[in-house]
Amino acid sequence: MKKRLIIIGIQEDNLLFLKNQLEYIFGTSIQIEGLTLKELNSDTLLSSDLVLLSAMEIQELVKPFLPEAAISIVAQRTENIGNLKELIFSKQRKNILVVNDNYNNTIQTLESLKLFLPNHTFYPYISEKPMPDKIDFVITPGETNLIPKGFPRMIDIGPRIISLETLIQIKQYCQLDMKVSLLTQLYIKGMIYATDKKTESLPISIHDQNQHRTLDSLKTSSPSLQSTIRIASKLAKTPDAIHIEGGTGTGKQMLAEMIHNDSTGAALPFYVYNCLDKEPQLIEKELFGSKDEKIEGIINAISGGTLYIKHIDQLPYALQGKLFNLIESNDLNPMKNRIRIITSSLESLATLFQKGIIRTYLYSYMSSYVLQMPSLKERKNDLSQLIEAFKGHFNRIDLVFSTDAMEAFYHYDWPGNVRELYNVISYCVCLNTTSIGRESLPLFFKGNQKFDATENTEQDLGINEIIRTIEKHGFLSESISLLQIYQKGKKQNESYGRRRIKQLLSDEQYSLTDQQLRLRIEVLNKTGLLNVRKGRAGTTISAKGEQFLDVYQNELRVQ
Ligand SMILES: Nc1ncnc2c1ncn2[C@@H]1O[C@H](COP(=O)(O)OP(=O)(O)OP(=O)(O)O)[C@@H](O)[C@H]1O
Repeated sequence: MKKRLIIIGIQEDNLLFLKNQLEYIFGTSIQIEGLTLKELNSDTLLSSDLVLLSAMEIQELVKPFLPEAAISIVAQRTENIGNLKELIFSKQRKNILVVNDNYNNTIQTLESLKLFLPNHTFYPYISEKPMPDKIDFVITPGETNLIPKGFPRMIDIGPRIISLETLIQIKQYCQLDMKVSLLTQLYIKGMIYATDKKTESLPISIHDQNQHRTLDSLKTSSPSLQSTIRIASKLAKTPDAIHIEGGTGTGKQMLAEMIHNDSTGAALPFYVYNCLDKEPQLIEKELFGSKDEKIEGIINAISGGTLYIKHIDQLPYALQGKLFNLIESNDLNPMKNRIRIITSSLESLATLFQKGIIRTYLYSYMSSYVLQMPSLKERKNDLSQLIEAFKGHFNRIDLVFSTDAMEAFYHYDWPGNVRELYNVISYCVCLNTTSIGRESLPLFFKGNQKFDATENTEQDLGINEIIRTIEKHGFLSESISLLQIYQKGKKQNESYGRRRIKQLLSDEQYSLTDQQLRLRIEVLNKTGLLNVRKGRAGTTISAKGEQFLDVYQNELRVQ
């Protein structure tokens, strides 16, 4: 019997990436499934499973769900050198800046890169420290948004892959008749494959993440979500196509899976197809097939079940007709093994129609079967209940959120909706403490407090956005010092040139190159905290900058 390998991780994207790597190497010789921590419950894992943990940190969290006889191993991960070819073969010594999301990870990445590329010189990117003036390349494992501007050559090596040692362990546990030399070959080819595909999902996936969840398990105090659930329960029993609209991470796919689980075809598969960022020709080939290339296409290949098509607005105009025909023919031919179509979009179907993105006949048909997923901002009363559910999923009901932490949650807008909440709770779970105060939360939560009372000011100042933008570049503390210097200058009626600013910053222990200073000033100018003018007028702190400093010094930093 095929061995079942369950990979467990925190983030869906990362999990999918690892699953793709393993599927590429082991093909169908092992049954590979990915599960986020959140999806674990007492009967998800079987004693015959081989459980692969994506990181050491989650070991304790998984333990309670692990049957005694199940074997678990922590995946060793390594940098993917698949697209470092240019540097591996370069005879000239290059200066390489390594950028990662925090100091420890930066050093770790740098050390492993040194092993692969011993002939080059590496520098960690630390925002407070000066950068060498000549950098030939910047390398990052997926953190492209943290790279300071102005570097011509950047290599994104993507997330870390599973090491060869771990792959050999898997081969042994699963007793696969596969030579290590073949495994090594596939591992190396897989690196190139992984860098080409990054976290892109397979054309279609069969999902079992919400396998056991039905609509009656979705509890909410939001009237609009209650109404969605009511209509969904009725539609679930029909074969009709359904459209679900709502922001990112609101739970559209979860709702689609629940509808599937409540339908008469619940025992059949639930397929997911994502139209996002795909060329029209590729979508046509993948969904409807190609006679010339003898590709059958998903719609012809599957028989029965639910096909969930994400980002329907990215389905080319011409193909909307084909999809409409499919929906219609399904209706007309009840003898055929029906496929229930559920589509989704971030914008409302009506808006998409008004913008001319969705064709009239598809809109006229689908508009009778539209379900809306409200944003988390519109259903903040569900926050406590969702947090409790996530604590339960992480098996951390001991975790206590202080009143001010909860208040910060209530005042936050949650642009990433339930997915973002889940990520924040998983972050708190990893903090290694049972009581979470506001000071433990990411900084932008602290920023909400003061401006909550004066909504207009919040909109004008956008303090969360500013902090987030500056933090993304990793130089918040330097920016504060820079603003303080400009504020002092303003009080003394002095305007400082760049050289003087560099000198004053270095008195504060920040030694910056010209390029680093330019970048920081540019970001502060963009966020409206500085007014950058050419010529004698020079750069000055803006009123917004002073207001921001005031809040930061009095409200935020003291925490
Ligand atoms: N009410 C809920 N209870 C528990 N988990 C939820 C709830 N709503 C959403 N989630 C979880 O939040 C995450 C995001 O949900 P989902 O993927 O369904 O969102 P989506 O709207 O389809 O997102 P996107 O459009 O960005 O793909 C999933 O892990 C899902 O299980």
